[in-house]
Amino acid sequence: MSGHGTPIPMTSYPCGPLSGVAEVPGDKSISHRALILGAMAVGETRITGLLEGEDVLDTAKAMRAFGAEVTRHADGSWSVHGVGVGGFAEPDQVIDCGNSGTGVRLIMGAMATSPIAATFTGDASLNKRPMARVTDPLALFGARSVGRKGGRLPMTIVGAADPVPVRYVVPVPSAQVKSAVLLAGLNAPGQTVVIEKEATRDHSERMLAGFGAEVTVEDTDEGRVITLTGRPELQPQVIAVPRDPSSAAFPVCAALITPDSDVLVPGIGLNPTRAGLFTTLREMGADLTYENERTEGGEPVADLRARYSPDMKGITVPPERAASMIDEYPVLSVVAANAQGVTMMGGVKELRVKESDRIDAMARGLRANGVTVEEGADWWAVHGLGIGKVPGGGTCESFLDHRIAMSFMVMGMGAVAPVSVDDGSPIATSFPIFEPLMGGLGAKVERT
Ligand SMILES: O=C(O)C1=C[C@@H](OP(=O)(O)O)[C@@H](O)[C@H](O)C1
Ligand SMILES: C=C(OP(=O)(O)O)C(=O)O
Repeated sequence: MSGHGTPIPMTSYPCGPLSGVAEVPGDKSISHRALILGAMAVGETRITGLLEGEDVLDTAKAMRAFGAEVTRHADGSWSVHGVGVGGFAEPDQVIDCGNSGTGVRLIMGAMATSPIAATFTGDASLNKRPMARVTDPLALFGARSVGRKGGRLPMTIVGAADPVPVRYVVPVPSAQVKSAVLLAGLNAPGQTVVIEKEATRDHSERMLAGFGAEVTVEDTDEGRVITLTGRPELQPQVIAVPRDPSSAAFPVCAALITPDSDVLVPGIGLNPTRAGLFTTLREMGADLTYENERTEGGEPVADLRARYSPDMKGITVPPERAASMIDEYPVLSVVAANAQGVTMMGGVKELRVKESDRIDAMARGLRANGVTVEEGADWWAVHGLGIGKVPGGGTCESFLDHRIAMSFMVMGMGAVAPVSVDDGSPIATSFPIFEPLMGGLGAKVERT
């Protein structure tokens, strides 16, 4: 778990062309869900391509604590022997979800309609993040929770002994909240309905259907209406996890801003609820193409080819696109600093409650490296200096946030002077091979 060890200061140096093939790890969102739904199925689910980052490993450990058998095989595949919907055992230890909002929120949902109690905690970053957004709807099922002031971890959830199904309009655009409600709905008799006004990543809906649950999705005037019939017997699955578009973002953006680069990032999940960054980059004038488009395991997939793009322009990113690229704004702001003109990013107040306040964290680091940033409660704007013109030379705080650390490492590759971060250790939560992968393309990222 990040934040428990010694900080790892890192520096990234301006470099020549990045080239080659970047095989990024499996999708983090899909990996969490594969483990959790595998644990709620009856029988053995096999998973290949699972992300072996700290966030997902913490979820694997949690599923063991709730009674599932979770095994990593010598060939790198995983199996989960599930205990069935409603079959979770009461853990005899505190569940430590490390740095992972997805892990803790989805697991709280999955256990909230079983007659067991569990206490959850995390690292210094996770223990600051809001949990009421999940415990409020879980209370409607009959679950109780006691946590620290402001609905923070550590927190104990006492699952409902006699759960009732729920109809819930998600008040913030959050796939974690939607998924927590759906997972809780699995063990409530009757139909649980979740309504989201803005579409967020739909991996839970897709995977629930894959496991044999009865789930329907309808676009209505009220929003996306998801209806789940409770108490199914989930059928174990064979799951091939596609590579993570949120991780692909780093080698892609690095190639766009580093002279003469040409990088291929194969097999990237391009579910439309996740691909907003790539659309945005193309609108800015990035030389980014999709090759070999196909469907794998029910998800659209393509190989991304990114080449040096010296003529990118700042744009206004449509606020309605925010959910489909929410984790990519930090690295987008680095590309924006290398474009001509202003990039305006609105409708993004959720960025303030991630592993860090991502608007604040990026604004500080960009300013420390010579870039002008304006910000408001739910928007920010980066004043582009043009390609290769970011002065660099500064040290940035990563605030226990993997995406902040990696974004600044990308910035150093295309800057005039090196860029440092105080702590790159959180990178292991989602992209444990970031340093060797970027090094293999020709980047110079060093522990300092
Ligand atoms: O459901 C998921 O797997 C995720 C949902 C998003 O969070 P929110 O639901 O808080 O928007 C995203 O930021 C996170 O990295 C993963
Ligand atoms: C926000 C993120 O993750 P989580 O909410 O799962 O901690 C992320 O990976 O960018």
